[in-house]
Amino acid sequence: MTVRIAVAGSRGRMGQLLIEEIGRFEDLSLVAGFDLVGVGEPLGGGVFVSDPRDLAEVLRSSGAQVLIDFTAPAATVENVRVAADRGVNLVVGTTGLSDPQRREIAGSIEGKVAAVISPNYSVGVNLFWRLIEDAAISLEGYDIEVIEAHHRKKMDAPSGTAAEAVRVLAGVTGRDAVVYGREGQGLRGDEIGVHAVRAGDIVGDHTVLFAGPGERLEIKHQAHSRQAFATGAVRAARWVASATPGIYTMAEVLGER
Ligand SMILES: NC(=O)C1=CN([C@@H]2O[C@H](COP(=O)(O)OP(=O)(O)OC[C@H]3O[C@@H](n4cnc5c(N)ncnc54)[C@H](OP(=O)(O)O)[C@@H]3O)[C@@H](O)[C@H]2O)C=CC1
Ligand SMILES: O=C(O)C1=N[C@H](C(=O)O)C[C@H](O)C1
Repeated sequence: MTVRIAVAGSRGRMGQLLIEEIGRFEDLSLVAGFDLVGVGEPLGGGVFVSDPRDLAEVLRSSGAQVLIDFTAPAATVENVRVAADRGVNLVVGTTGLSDPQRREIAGSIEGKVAAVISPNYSVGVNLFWRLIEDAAISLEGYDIEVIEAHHRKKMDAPSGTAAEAVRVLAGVTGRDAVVYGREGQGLRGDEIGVHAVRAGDIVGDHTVLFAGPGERLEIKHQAHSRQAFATGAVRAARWVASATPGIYTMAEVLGER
């Protein structure tokens, strides 16, 4: 059976790749695309960019089963609400969501639809989060710094992937202090340091550095292209189409949890 997929942010860096990726599979079909730019323009296969204000109506008329959303935080909150009310399952890739926005999204989804929500859909980063958890357990007491680098057009900092790394590291070390960048006088404390670089067209680099007496270990992931994210998100869309209501991680899609 074909899974009918709609994409929000269809004209964006990720949206365009997601549409290409959907087109590679006979069991998937793009049935709608939404963006603020290029409304009315063709997306291929007889599908045209729709205005997000028409989301409810177009989701209904297109028979979409899954909405993949890679847009911006406020847009995602609204898109999730509308899709969940119509029984459309979700794959959410947008990062930079505030805690209240996360709670609102969870409230919209609860008991209605299945949603995969992940700040990073690459297989490598999902392993990276597990590796840093193991390292933090083994290297007890070591200083920890999280360093990420992205392209100059990225809106949020630190990245969603780095924020998830901090959550994982804080969970295993019990360290709740986080210092973003450093400036001026003062010794390092027991915090997790976080540093965000924004430059050129860097796709996405993440490093966690553990340093102790006489040694350091760095665990690093580098995305060479956005294809790794698009492949993972489309895999999640196929998976979530038949999932029972609830919020899932990419690790669950990959069968790791
Ligand atoms: N989870 C993951 O694996 C990954 C997550 N991301 C995240 O995905 C998000 C998008 O990234 P990227 O594609 O690079 O960004 P882009 O800015 O290239 O694309 C986002 C697109 O969404 C459009 N948009 C804004 N509001 C709406 C709306 N209400 N409905 C439909 N479309 C809308 C934007 O229009 P306009 O430009 O006019 O605002 C833009 O065309 C970011 O939060 C990024 O951090 C990115 C890569 C991987
Ligand atoms: O905006 C991006 O480009 C990316 N965003 C995600 C994040 O914030 O972690 C994932 C990836 O690093 C690319």
